[in-house]
Amino acid sequence: MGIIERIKEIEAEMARTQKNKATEYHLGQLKAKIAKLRTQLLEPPKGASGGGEGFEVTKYGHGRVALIGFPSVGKSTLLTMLTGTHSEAASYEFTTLTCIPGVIHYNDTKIQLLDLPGIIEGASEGKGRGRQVIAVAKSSDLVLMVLDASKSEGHRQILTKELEAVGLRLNKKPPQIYFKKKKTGGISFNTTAPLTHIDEKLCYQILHEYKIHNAEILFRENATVDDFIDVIEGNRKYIKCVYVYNKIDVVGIDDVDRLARQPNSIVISCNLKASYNIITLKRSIFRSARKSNAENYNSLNLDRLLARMWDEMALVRVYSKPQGQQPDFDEPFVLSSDRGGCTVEDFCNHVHRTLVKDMKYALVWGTSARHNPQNCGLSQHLEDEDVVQVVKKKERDEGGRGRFKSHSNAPARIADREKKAPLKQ
Ligand SMILES: Nc1nc2c(ncn2[C@@H]2O[C@H](COP(=O)(O)OP(=O)(O)OP(=O)(O)O)[C@@H](O)[C@H]2O)c(=O)[nH]1
Ligand SMILES: [K+]
Ligand SMILES: [Mg+2]
Repeated sequence: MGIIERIKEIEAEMARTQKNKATEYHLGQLKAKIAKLRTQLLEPPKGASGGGEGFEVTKYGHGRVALIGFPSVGKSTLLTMLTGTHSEAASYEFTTLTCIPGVIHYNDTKIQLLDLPGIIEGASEGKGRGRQVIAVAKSSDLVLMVLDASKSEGHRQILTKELEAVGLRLNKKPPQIYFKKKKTGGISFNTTAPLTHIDEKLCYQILHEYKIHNAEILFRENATVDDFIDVIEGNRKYIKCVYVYNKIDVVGIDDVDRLARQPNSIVISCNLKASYNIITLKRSIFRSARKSNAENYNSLNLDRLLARMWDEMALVRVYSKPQGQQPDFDEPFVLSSDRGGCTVEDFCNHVHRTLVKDMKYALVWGTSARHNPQNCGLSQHLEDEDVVQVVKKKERDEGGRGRFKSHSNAPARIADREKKAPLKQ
């Protein structure tokens, strides 16, 4: 029997089994069995080199965003609109057969957007190009799950399940469980939070399934069986996802309103050929009613989609101020707390590999500073639009000059932000 059939069989057994106190141990064990089989499924077949061509696209810019969705929901149309890179769009399914990269220029940063072939139910088991598409999603900092507002709402769950089946976890935090395999000593089990979904015995049973007999476990939150299995498997990828409902030009106002209120969701239309009245009505619901970028794109709400994407990526722009000079506000150093981190040390490493060694201290202007400028060490945490001057050993700083001249609008944004949230002294 193949791995997929075995998974299906266990799933069927789980569906047959009533959920109660008496069966919870058995169900937990079955969950662990499925998780193990899914991991096996992800391993490339022995002897084969890779198992099918992947989409090799070089990372570019300050972050990567993948467009994932069923066929013909408008992924390629969206890529073309947001990046200017043409990706073939047509009314038939599977128009796109490979990965097409484009670049979004936003807030002085560059974000790589990837158009991908449509995926269908069963993608995680290798249907269509599902596995390759999901592999690209895994390599991204953010997934935009594109959905057709006029189609079944079940599509969102189906796709989420497909992504979860291969170890992606959307909009979730890693479980607060400490787990360490040991060579000897048996199992040490501790909790700092009351557990209502799992108990010690069930943990032992799951560990037994994995043939783990020596380990240290500490539950720091009321985690579930699935959380525990995720921690044991250890190969999960926690990734943010925004659900993008496209084609709202073809659905009624009530549907638009309801979809817009779903968690982590945004509604858009790449196509404004619908009647003017509907569009003005719909615009009045959303703030993009004003003449905005969306108008230039001849589409609805794309400016808010971009702003949302930017927020989710949580990029931190840091402007470097050379001694005795103005900062260059057109060329931020872009840090990310997901990748690397956002401290003065991370900033230094971005600028030059020897800078950490040469630094005496740093002067920091911005929201992360208690006063402007603040004298900081390497561990100082930086925030978006901070200005940093690294004072090297054998160099004198020039003291607190607060304002910067520039042609860029970053200083205005910084001043604006200070007005809204005055800096603490
Ligand atoms: N009404 C309407 N049609 C749209 C919208 N966006 C895209 N379309 C149309 O939907 C069809 C499919 O668009 P594509 O961009 O090819 O969709 P896709 O998701 O890339 O499709 P595959 O590559 O086949 O997976 C095209 O005919 C588009 O013109 C929209 O906002 N509203
Ligand atoms: K299509
Ligand atoms: Mg396409």
